Amino acid sequence: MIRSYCMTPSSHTGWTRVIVEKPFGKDLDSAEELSAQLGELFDEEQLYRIDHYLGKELVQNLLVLRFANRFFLPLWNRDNIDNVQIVFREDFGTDGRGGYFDQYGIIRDIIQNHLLQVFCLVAMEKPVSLSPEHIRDEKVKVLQSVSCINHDEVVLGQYDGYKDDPTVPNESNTPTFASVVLRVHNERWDGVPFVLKAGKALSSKKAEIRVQFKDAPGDIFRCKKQGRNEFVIRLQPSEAMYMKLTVKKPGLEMATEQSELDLSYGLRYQDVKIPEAYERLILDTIRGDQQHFVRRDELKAAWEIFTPLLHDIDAGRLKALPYQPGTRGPLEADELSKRMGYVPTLGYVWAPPTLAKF
Ligand SMILES: NC(=O)C1=CN([C@@H]2O[C@H](COP(=O)(O)OP(=O)(O)OC[C@H]3O[C@@H](n4cnc5c(N)ncnc54)[C@H](OP(=O)(O)O)[C@@H]3O)[C@@H](O)[C@H]2O)C=CC1
Ligand SMILES: O=C1O[C@H](COP(=O)(O)O)[C@@H](O)[C@H](O)[C@H]1O
Repeated sequence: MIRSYCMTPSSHTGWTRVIVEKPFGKDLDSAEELSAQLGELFDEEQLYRIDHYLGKELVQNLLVLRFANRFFLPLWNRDNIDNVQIVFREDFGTDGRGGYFDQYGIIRDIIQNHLLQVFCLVAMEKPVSLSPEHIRDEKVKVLQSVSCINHDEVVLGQYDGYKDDPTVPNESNTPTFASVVLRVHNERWDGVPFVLKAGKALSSKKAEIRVQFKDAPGDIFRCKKQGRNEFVIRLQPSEAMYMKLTVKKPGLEMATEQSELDLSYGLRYQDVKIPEAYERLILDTIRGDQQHFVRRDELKAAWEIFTPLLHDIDAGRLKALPYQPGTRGPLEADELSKRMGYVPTLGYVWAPPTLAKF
C-alpha cells in the first residue's frame, strides 16, 4: 500500500521521504525485523527515523558547544570529568496511556532513545565534518564502546497508583522510573559513569545534562566540601546552561561560596522564538538533511546496549521498587548517583538575575 500510494514512481521527478516515529521495535530482534521490512521498501536515504529530542535547541547546540569552544576541548575527558548525569523528569504519570506504556516502560519510552541520543552527543568524538554520515558514524562508534550494563548499577521504580489504570495488568513490573549507568570503554571515558535517569510522576519536570568535574587538586581554600564545578545544560523547561563554580564570597573576608556563570536563553535571547522540535525536524526532512535522524546501524547499536537488561526486566529478574507520586522516585536512585561519585553542592542557592539589577 505504501509503495503504491506514497512513493514517487521512478518515471517522475521528485523524492520520497518517510518519517518513522518510535517505537522502532521492542528489542534488538524486533527492531532488526522492522528495519529489514522497511529496507525492502525504502533506501536508507529515504528513511527519517525521528527522535524529537534531536530537534530540541540545546540538544542541537551540543556539538557546537563541545567542538567550537576551546574551553571545553581539553576538559572533556576522564582526567577532568568525574561523572555525568542525563536526567529526564516528568511531574505527571502515564495518564490515560497506561495500556500502551505498560508494554514498553520508561527505558524504551525515554532512555533507550531520547537520553541515549543526548548521551551520544555528549560522549562521541569529533566528527570529520557536519555531514550526516560523519556525525552518525561517530554516534555508532561511541554506542559500540558502551560496556554491558551491570545490574548493580540499575535502579527501577514504579509509582504507587500506576496499576489503578484499568488497562494496566495488576501484576505489572513495568518501570515508570529507571536510573541506569552506562560506561564507555574508550580512552576518553574509561572510568567515568554516565547516569541516565528518567521517571514519571515525580516532583518536578525537567530534562538536563549535568557534567560534574573532579575536585581541584591542592585545596588551599579549604572549599572542597562546598561542592564541585558542574556544567549544567538544561534542555527544558526554560533552556539554560550554567557553570557552577567557586568564587570569593563578596565582602571583607577571604571566604568562598558556590555561584554560577549563567546563560539563560529567556534573558539572553529575548526576541528569539525557539522552534518546536518537530517543526525543525519536519523542515529537515523536506530539505533532505538526515543529520538529526537515527540511522539503521545506530538504532541497532542502541538496542544492543539495552536488550539484555530489558529482557531481564520483562522476565521479572529485576524488580521495580515502589515510589510515591510527587517524590524524587526511589531513594535507591539517589544512593546510586552517590555511589557513582556524584557529590552534592552544599548551600547553593540560585538568585535568578533580573534586568533591574544590571
Ligand atoms: N539559569 C538558570 O535557570 C539557573 C537555574 N538554577 C536553579 O537553581 C536550582 C539549584 O540548581 P542546581 O544545584 O544546579 O540543581 P538541583 O539542586 O536541582 O540539583 C542538583 C543535583 O542534586 C540532585 N538532587 C536534588 N535534590 C536532591 C535530594 N533531595 N536528594 C538527593 N539529590 C538531590 C539533583 O538530582 P536530579 O537531577 O535527579 O533532580 C541533581 O543531580 C535549580 O532549581 C536550578 O534550576 C541554577 C542556576 C542557573
Ligand atoms: O517520546 C516521549 O516523550 C514525551 C516527553 O517529551 P518532551 O518533549 O515533553 O520532553 C513523554 O511524555 C512520552 O512518554 C514519550 O513517549
